[in-house]
Amino acid sequence: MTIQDRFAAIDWDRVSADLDGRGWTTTGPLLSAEDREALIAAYKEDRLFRSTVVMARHGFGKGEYRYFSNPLPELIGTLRKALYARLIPVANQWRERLGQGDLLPAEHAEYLELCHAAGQTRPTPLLLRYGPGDYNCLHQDLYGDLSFPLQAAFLLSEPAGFEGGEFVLTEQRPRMQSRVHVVPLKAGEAVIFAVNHRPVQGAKGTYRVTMRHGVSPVRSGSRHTLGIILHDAT
Ligand SMILES: O=C(O)CCC(=O)C(=O)O
Ligand SMILES: [Fe+2]
Repeated sequence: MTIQDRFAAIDWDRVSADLDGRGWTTTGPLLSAEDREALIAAYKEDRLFRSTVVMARHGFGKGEYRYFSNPLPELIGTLRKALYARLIPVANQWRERLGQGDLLPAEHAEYLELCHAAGQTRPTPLLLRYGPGDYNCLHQDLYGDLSFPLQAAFLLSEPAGFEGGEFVLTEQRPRMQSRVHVVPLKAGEAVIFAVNHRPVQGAKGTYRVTMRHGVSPVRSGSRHTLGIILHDAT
């Protein structure tokens, strides 16, 4: 099965319903064992990356991540384009409900042109690597004025290969205490989630919930992930 076949087999109505209802969903395994192993091995290939971030240096957590440079490896480019095409209907509904202005284009290439015109020219897909004691603080991947409302993170490691290291999301609701979601992920599976705000229908109209994501401390083993963010960065 190709990656396109696996994308086509996802129940995208369920994805939309989950995203509307709670701001996140999981896809079922999408990456093969070969894809996962190749991506884990790719972490060491300096020529593939434009920058490396040692999280502890910035107070972002502990562990490391690397942003791919252009041209993106074929699989990463394929995933980014396909995710955009599948998520654009929800993204545009959310933009309308949140009163965020013009609808976004149907094709990722056109959206990237908007990013580039706004000075967001650097690619944002990334690989992350965590060992024992590593974690990723709650954050939002906003890199300029333009941000696509949804993003994805793929678990590259086997869940049996590490303890801790749960993917977590928090929801900050107006005048309420924060609520947390812990997302279970299988090998090669993606979590798709709100980058920043999601619309919620209340008794007096639509309100905005702010979401953040992160990773709880890894207690043992190693954990690798692939992040696919759909806007480029300044
Ligand atoms: O390692 C993770 O699961 C989190 C990745 C992340 O923060 C991202 O892809 O933006
Ligand atoms: Fe992130």
